[in-house]
Amino acid sequence: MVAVVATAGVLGAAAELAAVALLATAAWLLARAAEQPPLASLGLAIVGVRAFALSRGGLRYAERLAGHDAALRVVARLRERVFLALAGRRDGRDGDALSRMVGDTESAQDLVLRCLLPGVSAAAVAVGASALCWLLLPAAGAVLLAGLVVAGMLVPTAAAMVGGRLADRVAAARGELAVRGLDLVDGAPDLAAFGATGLAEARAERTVARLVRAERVAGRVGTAVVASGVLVQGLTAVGVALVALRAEVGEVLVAVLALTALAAVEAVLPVAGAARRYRELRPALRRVAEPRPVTGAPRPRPGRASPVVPADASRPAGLRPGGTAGPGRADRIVLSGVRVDYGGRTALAGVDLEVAAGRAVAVVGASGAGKSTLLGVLAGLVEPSAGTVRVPEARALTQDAHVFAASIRANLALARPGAGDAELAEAARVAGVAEWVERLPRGWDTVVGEGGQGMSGGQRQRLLLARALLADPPVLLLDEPTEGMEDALGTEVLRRVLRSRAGRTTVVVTHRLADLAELGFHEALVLDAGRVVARVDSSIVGQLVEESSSTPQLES
Ligand SMILES: Nc1ncnc2c1ncn2[C@@H]1O[C@H](COP(=O)(O)OP(=O)(O)OP(=O)(O)O)[C@@H](O)[C@H]1O
Repeated sequence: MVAVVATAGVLGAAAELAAVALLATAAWLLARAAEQPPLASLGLAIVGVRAFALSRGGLRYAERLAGHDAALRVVARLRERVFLALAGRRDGRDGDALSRMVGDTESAQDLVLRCLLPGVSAAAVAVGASALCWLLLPAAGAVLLAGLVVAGMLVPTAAAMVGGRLADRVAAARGELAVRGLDLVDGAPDLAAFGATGLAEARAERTVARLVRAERVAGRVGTAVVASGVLVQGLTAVGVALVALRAEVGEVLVAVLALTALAAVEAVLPVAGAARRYRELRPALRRVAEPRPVTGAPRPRPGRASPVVPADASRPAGLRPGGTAGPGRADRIVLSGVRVDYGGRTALAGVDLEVAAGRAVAVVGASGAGKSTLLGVLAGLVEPSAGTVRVPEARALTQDAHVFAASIRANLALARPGAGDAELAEAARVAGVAEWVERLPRGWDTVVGEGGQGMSGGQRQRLLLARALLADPPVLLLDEPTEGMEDALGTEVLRRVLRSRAGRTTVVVTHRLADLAELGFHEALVLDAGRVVARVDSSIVGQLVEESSSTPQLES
């Protein structure tokens, strides 16, 4: 691989040297021809111009082939290394980390093509052209060398320093904007439910403004770098010409020296861009050198915690601190003849149901019985094919919850912006996530979500549960909120949730059949094949579910 990179470097350098030689020879030919010498004395120069012109094109083409071959080989080798390193890890093998690592390895391609090869060509031209000028006139060689140092070292260093800082700012703003965009799209239902869409939009707009400012400044700096390179090129050529004129070397040599200087500096101008690009690539190259996941936040499908809130209020009544929905007919959940068909398959086959306000209801049944569909209907997420649905504050809105790229405090406070620390801590305690938060070095200020602190599926699930609890809606619908938790923890969390919801309606799809009454449920709905086959006191539910699976025709 080193040989391929070296070949590409040599070919690139040869192409640039051919370009400089072409200009020098052409300058000599034109200046000499103006003196009207015998044609035969120009023959060699004419051949030289043709040869350099052809070889420049040929060498450039060969360099492109070899350069891309080298870059692709480097990327392939790196990818293999990164995948092996990731495959060997036990943690953090999530899609985000993997795709970023794949993206990062692409930066090696740019390193070869846009940094390494232009650098090698520029160095070769600097040495060759300075030597040529030195041989023709040492003073001109010195001026050219000075110009080359400025254009090929000082300008690129300044460009990398200033441009790099700006590139960091642009990259940070771009990354933040991507995350904000994702939050706005993926978290749209949560934002709408909690009345926080405006806030999130304003935050995204501020990020856009910051990105625009940073890009504008970066653009100006880029222009200044290009302009200063061209200025140095012109000044070098003029300086070389003046030195040559003063040394009275003759018009032909003055033209050769000046145009050689012009071509030589032009060949080193790309180094400024290469230095800037290198500075931009550095973080990605560092990550590749030490493969480690960026977020380490695996995202198994969490249980859904869906507060039901009215869609027509900017600050839903159900989210107000201390907002209540006392018992009474208007607060009942009433379903009548509700049927849901998915294509030809019936998920709910005519459900009649009335749940008084303030009840804690478990929805149980075998897999595929229609529990999630029933919850979806209550939430307004699933449109029944027949029947009527009425839940308190009937225009309900539910959502799959989203973890925002923000602090844990902000993620929870979204549910109730005015909530104090004690209320946040209480919701987190009930959901079983407080201990984890308090153990984090930055505690409540830890940034989670995209690119933030990694969370296990369980932590994420409990954080979302805490947010739903903090919203304190009149009706809380939970779809297997303790799924995936260890038995003891899941049972304890469910018990605390129901205790904290005392007096408020809570409907929970659960597979934890044991001790439903002890957990705090008032009753259980047993579903089978899309029907409520039994509605029983929670204390005898385990027994009934067993019977219903062996006797599908169990009557309600
Ligand atoms: N989006 C869908 N498209 C087609 N069929 C669906 C869809 N959602 C659910 N079903 C079908 O409807 C029936 C009820 O599904 P549902 O998810 O409500 O059951 P469940 O009791 O919640 O099951 P589980 O306990 O496994 O989550 C199943 O037969 C299921 O295959």
